[in-house]
Amino acid sequence: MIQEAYEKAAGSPFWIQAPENRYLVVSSWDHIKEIDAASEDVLSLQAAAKEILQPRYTMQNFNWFDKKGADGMPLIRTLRTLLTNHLPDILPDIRRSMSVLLDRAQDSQPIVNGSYTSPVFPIIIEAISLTNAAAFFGSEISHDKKFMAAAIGFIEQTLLAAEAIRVLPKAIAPLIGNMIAKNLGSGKAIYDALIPIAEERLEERAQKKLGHGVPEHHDCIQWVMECSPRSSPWSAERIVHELMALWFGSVHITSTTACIALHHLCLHSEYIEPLRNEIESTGWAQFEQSGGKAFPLLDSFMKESARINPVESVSSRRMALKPFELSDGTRVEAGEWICAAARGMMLDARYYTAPHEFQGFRFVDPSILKTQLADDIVSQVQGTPSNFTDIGDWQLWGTGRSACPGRFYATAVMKTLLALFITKYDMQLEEKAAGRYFAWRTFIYPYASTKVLLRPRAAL
Ligand code: HEM
Repeated sequence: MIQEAYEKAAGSPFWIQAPENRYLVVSSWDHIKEIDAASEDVLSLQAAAKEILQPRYTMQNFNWFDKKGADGMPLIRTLRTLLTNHLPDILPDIRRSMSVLLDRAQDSQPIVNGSYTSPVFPIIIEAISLTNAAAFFGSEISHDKKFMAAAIGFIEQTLLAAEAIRVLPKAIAPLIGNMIAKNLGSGKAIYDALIPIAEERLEERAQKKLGHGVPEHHDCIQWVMECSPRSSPWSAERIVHELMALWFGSVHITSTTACIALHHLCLHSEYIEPLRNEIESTGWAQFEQSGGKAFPLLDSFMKESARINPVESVSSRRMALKPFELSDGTRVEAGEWICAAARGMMLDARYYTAPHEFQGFRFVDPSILKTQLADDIVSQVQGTPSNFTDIGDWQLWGTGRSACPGRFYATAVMKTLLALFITKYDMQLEEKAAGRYFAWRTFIYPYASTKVLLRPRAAL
């Protein structure tokens, strides 16, 4: 529906009616820059996120501000700077625990003629969840099976509950919302498990100030606490609420993006050999020291995968807190939404040559390609080289000052997982022609049942 409207609009903004509201969708970089330039008082990402998440009901009565930064921005600094800078330290552990998880999944399956068949999306969700739990909440709790089951369940429960509450008439939303909230067991379980950890960290900080020795922690709970404003330090509740929202917002989108890329690796197996050569000749140590920046061929392959099948068809969502007017005179009123047509732009011949063709090395610097690859693949390259984490040429990560601060972490983690699959297995989709995902609102979700035939390379 959005794609059709995008094509008709031919670069102009257009309206989309959703069940609870209407959205103005822009499809030019000039208009996207105007969205970014608007102040948080006028166009708010946080107010849009609050509407999607309904945190008051889904997150133990979390009263999020409409406006970002009202009580500091410790989370953004934590992700964009501290988590990103720590990637060289944490990537080796991430790789080891993902490798163990893949080996365990393999050991639980019968091998027939050197291969086994397995749904991969649940494995990817487990790998990303484990990784994010260790990075956000600390490695100890990421090994707690009960906690992890609740944390994974929380995402689905929150999605369903928030969807239901969003479409309710405003007058009855609090009543029904509170009834739903009482039954959201997994949210309560993870809140109850995280609060004592956050309280202990606050106590340790107080002890340290008095000169006592305290343990060191390298995780987001610790960094958010340390970055919270001195004038109004965040409480344990505030830290946990923010991290629960982060957990909800980051696990599913990262798992889906990685799963779609894995499907593309199966569908375009001609890329496997050059990718394997790149990973094996570069080596894990160099990749990890680079903080996940190395492996340029894999980086481009992932970018082409997310360009052809982006997890969200719109990006840079903002709710208007005050009326806002674009330079062409199109207006959104307070309470209405504005966003960018991410998918439409990614499949538009104005921005990409042969936009519907999968060209896995489209974004690689030609000098790297020439030294590594055969001529037929080199001839695919067009345009200016770019990276998966770039924000100036596509809308996967949103816009300008609000662009995803977790993108360096997310990219490094997805690369690690995909590189493990590439080096451990030959892969094939069990049913190439079957649907691999479905769309709900503006998102796509991979089918959990899609199976991949995995042939461990050691068994060849
Ligand atoms: C493939 C995975 C991911 C994708 C595609 C993605 C995409 C996005 C997008 C489109 C936005 C909105 C930006 C805007 O509206 O301008 C966003 C915001 C955000 N993302 Fe991500 N994200 C991913 C993974 C992650 C991860 C793993 C983390 C945490 C480590 C994270 C943390 C955040 C936060 C905190 C924001 C809000 C930023 C703000 O309020 O300024 N994301 N992300």
